[in-house]
Amino acid sequence: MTLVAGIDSSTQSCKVVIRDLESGELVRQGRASHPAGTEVDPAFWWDALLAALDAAGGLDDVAAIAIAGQQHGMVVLDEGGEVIRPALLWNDTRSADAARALTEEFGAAGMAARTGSVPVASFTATKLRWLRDAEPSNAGRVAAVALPHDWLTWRLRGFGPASVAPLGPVLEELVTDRSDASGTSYWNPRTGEYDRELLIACLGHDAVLPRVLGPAEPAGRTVALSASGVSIPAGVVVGAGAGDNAGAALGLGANEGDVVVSIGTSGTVFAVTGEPSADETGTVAGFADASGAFLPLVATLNAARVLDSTAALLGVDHAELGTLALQAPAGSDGLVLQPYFEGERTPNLPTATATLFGMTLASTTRPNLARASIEGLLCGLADGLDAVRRVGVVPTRILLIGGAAFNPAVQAAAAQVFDVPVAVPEPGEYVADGGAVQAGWALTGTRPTWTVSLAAAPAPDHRPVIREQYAAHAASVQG
Ligand SMILES: Nc1ncnc2c1ncn2[C@@H]1O[C@H](COP(=O)(O)OP(=O)(O)O)[C@@H](O)[C@H]1O
Ligand SMILES: O=C(CO)[C@@H](O)[C@H](O)COP(=O)(O)O
Repeated sequence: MTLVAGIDSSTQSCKVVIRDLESGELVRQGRASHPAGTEVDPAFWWDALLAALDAAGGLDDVAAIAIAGQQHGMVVLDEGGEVIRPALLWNDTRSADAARALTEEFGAAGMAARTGSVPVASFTATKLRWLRDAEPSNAGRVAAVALPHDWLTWRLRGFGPASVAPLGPVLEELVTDRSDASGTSYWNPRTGEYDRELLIACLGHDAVLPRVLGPAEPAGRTVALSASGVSIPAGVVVGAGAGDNAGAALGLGANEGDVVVSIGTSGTVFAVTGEPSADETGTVAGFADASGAFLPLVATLNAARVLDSTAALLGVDHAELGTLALQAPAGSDGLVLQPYFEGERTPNLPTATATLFGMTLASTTRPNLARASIEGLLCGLADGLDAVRRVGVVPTRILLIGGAAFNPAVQAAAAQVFDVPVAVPEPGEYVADGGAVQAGWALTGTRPTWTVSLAAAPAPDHRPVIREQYAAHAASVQG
């Protein structure tokens, strides 16, 4: 049996799957938590990766591995390969002014043409501009810029500061892939080239950027490492890795007509397409995927954690939140939650806060609040579905994934909010599975095709009232 490993180094945790290359069967898995916060020392991701690999039984019998991870995070390295400051994550909104400034300087149409996307605070370029202006001495020391998955891939191959890494700080050995490069705002998905002028306009000077590998191209191999009591064997083939959403598309084997809706820390709506997109309104990010194609994507900042927060407020767990929500009618008797707890990215309202509308003595019940929290986050994603339609995607099926997708109330409400049939794949770690597919691809040169089973396909039950009342309140807030 040839085993391949895939990683999802996501916002909240690191997940490892180890699969049989031939059949795709899940052989082992492991997980470890990441710290909370929107700026994180990458050392925590490395420690979590080692702990998750250990929990998954290690790599001694594994032939290949690839790391997918949260997109956009700014990892800045000095000449010695040291991380200069904690990474700013995709959900850190302090660079909102920098995003506005960049868009003014280069124009929304110009940015969309050059990078596929109009930048918002999530994108790496805006974080570099913030660094240049807020922490000029740190910016001046930047010798290389990497993304979370690039940095972990580099460390796994034995590179890093001389004090901890056997192969030392060889910055030119940093690699990435098309999908994660496309989330930087200084890489062009049409040409496959970095846009150095944009990088310099953000950081203030040029820097080493990771070499962009193709979907089947290996990054190299592991070297023998021992850290935090965990040993990594030498010689495991390392794939290029990917941004997490592109990883999920690969893990699901998403086909034409499939629109993936992921409800994890972020909410995302995306599809694999043959042509690149360039949405000048900034709603749809024109990303590349991990298979050589493209991945138009809408992301929201407020997704599963809206439910975490509402469950905590109601003093219930996720299962009880779902039970409560299923007791309320579609539309929650007019109670509407606009769930901008962390500001919002789509629509671009980085300083927004959440608002509960439609509170009356009759509507303000625990079941209605539970349901309104689910309906609110789904309405943001339904707006995302409309936006990907506007760039040419024709959805015939929604594949609902992410931590919150397995909640029965979320599934039932999704069938009411979306006007496209919803299918829920078996509970799984599809981002990490995408990493495993990529590992197998890098090992053999052939893309593995594994079967994904469906766990549920809720009967279509479209209730326009849910989005109508949400839209009416959104309009009242946004003018
Ligand atoms: N049954 C459930 N109902 C609602 N939310 C859930 C449920 N199970 C997990 N979650 C939430 O899903 C999130 C984790 O989802 P995941 O897709 O793993 O996120 P990420 O990949 O961003 O770390 C957490 O916020 C968690 O509390
Ligand atoms: O910013 C985006 C996509 O553009 C997010 O999707 C991040 O990639 C974080 O992902 P999760 O931790 O929620 O999986």
